[in-house]
Amino acid sequence: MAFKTLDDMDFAGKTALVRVDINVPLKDGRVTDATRIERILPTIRHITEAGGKVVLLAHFGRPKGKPDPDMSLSLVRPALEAALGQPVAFAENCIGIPAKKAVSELQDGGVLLLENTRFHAGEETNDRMLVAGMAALGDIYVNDAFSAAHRAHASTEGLAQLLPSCAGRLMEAELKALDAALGTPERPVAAIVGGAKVSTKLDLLSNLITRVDHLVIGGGMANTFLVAQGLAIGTSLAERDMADTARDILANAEEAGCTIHLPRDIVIAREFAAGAAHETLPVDQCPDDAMILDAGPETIAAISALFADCRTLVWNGPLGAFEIAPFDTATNACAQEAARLTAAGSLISVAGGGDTVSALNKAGVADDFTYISTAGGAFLEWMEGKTLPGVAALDSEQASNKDKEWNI
Ligand SMILES: Nc1ncnc2c1ncn2[C@@H]1O[C@H](COP(=O)(O)OP(=O)(O)O)[C@@H](O)[C@H]1O
Ligand SMILES: O=C(OP(=O)(O)O)[C@H](O)COP(=O)(O)O
Repeated sequence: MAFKTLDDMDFAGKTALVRVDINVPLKDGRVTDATRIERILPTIRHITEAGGKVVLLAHFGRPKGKPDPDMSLSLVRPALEAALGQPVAFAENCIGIPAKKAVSELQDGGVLLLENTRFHAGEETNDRMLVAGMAALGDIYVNDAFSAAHRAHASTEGLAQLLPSCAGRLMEAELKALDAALGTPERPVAAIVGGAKVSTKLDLLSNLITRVDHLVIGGGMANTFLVAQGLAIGTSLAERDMADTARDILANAEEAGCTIHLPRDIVIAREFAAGAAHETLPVDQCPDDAMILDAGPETIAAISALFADCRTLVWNGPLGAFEIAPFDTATNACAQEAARLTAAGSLISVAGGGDTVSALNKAGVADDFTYISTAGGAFLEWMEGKTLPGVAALDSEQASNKDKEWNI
């Protein structure tokens, strides 16, 4: 697939609508990991230095099509200004009069952040009127949100159908680095999929088992598989209505040549809070009033032994609720072991995802992995061999058909 890059565009005096992913972890109103912000700076700077205006489009969290002050991008603006070293204007809507006014006030070289695109239901349905409303704000569309490219949304896919489009620097870098490390992965390949986005990532495991030799299921994702096996998980995070899908994955894995690894022991607590009393138990002994918040030492040892037998590791999703110690123990221990084997030259390690990168930074090992992607779900879908709609829409060959397809 061929797409244009920033080098193919003339930004002088133009307004660029730049789709970024600044869906960053936040605690007490502050950004706790700015990796996704830092990685979009080259694109923003290229456009401003070329005399263009930058209008940033992004989602934040999953607000379900309605405004929600807890998911306002105004919360991310201070961290963006600090990283960029220049003021960033803000408009309280990504379309309509507030957005138009803010764009009209923007100077060449200026940067404007528009409010969360997901405050409109039409973002996730790729609604053409929403796309048209956003397209009216700029001259060129730049997609620098590889980590949201698995979503065929108005701001990730629709806009590329309507405006002259190109990939940003981060989009280019992600595709190049993932292809170099994982295009033809050295085997055996192990994948770790953990974290909390169970329903949106569970389906993709059906395909992933055909691509990897070992699949370690951890974090909140593992709980749904424990339910599928008939185990009690107390008050743990899980999506019980997806137990059938989990059962299918377990049943199909062997035929697909993939060994599935589930937790052997668990760390449980009655509340998710600093200093909460916690206990390590065998996986089949979770009390009814407790929740599983991490994997135990036996599981850590099994995962470490697996790393030693593999040549490639891909990892998305923490193994526990890493934000609060000691529930970061399994994530930290496995991250440190992967980093050690990478330094020793026996493992190619690629990890990604907003929270996963934050967890690896917290463990102090992000620089020791072969490659750290800003993407989680998108990189797993890329790994499955799927075409990502946000990337496909940038395809130069499609560009000639834009006028035929759109008639607004
Ligand atoms: N056992 C668990 N119970 C509840 N939450 C968990 C558990 N394990 C991991 N998590 C949570 O998963 C979240 C990260 O998941 P996710 O968003 O899927 O990762 P990423 O952003 O890296 O793709 C973290 O907030 C972490 O606390
Ligand atoms: O954080 C993201 O993905 P990730 O959790 O897979 O890293 C992206 O911003 C996509 O968000 P979404 O999964 O709500 O579409």
